[in-house]
Amino acid sequence: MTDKRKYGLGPGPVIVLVDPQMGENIGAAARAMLNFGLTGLRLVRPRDGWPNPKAGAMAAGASSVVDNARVFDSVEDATADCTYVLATTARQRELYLPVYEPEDAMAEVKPRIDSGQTCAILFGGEKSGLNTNDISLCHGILTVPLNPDFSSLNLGQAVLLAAWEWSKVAGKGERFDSRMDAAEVPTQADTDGLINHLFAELEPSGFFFPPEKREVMERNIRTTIKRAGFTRADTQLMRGIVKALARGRGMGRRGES
Ligand SMILES: C[S@@+](CC[C@H](N)C(=O)[O-])C[C@H]1O[C@@H](n2cnc3c(N)ncnc32)[C@H](O)[C@@H]1O
Repeated sequence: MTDKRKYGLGPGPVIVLVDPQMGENIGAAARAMLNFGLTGLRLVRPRDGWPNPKAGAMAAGASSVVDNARVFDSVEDATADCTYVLATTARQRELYLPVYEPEDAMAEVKPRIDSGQTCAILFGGEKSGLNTNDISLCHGILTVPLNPDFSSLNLGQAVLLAAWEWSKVAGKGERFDSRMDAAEVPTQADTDGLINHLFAELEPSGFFFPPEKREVMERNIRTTIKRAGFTRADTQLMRGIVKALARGRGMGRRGES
């Protein structure tokens, strides 16, 4: 273990800020990240556009993190290459996803990073935080337990706490887990490909009924699949199953070229 590793200066989770509003908070998040050796910053729909000079000013010596930030139009795009994504929120949500305190969350992230996977931690914007649909794209929820009567952290401070927690496990040596071989674990793009394929075939079958329940039904399907722990091969198998079922009974693979 090198000193750099001890302070988190190895690979670490990417930080994704979704709908951030104030450049100052983006800069504060970047500064907190670099303090603990995190450098991968992704922004989804920053309100005031990008680049934002207020972010660079607030980041002080961490302007490299700001300068290298990547901007995306959606959470799906920002996390497509990730195999494991945690959503941060102070509020309880109606979703069946595991909820972790920061230390336990980082214990989940660490072996995945050590096996070469790309992991992300999502933070919501100042006004309304992450929406439930965005959280349903994730594998789990990270909540910092605070005063229940005043539990919402400032965005930059929330990033600081997560980065600090990461730095504590980053220095603990590598933790490999054979179930988490990077080549076997599906990326969000693999899993979302399966989910969207399923939705596309369920639609004409009339499954989404009544129509007003569709959003909740989609969220439940998404979180069920995220929780299942599929390998990449499993997602391909499931897509084959969906395709075969959609083709119809008794058709088998006949007629396929
Ligand atoms: C200012 S807060 C958003 C507050 C927003 N009004 C809400 O109700 O969610 C900005 C972000 O910081 C993170 N955050 C704030 N407090 C948190 C907590 N106690 N645990 C985990 N994340 C938190 C979340 O990502 C949140 O979306």
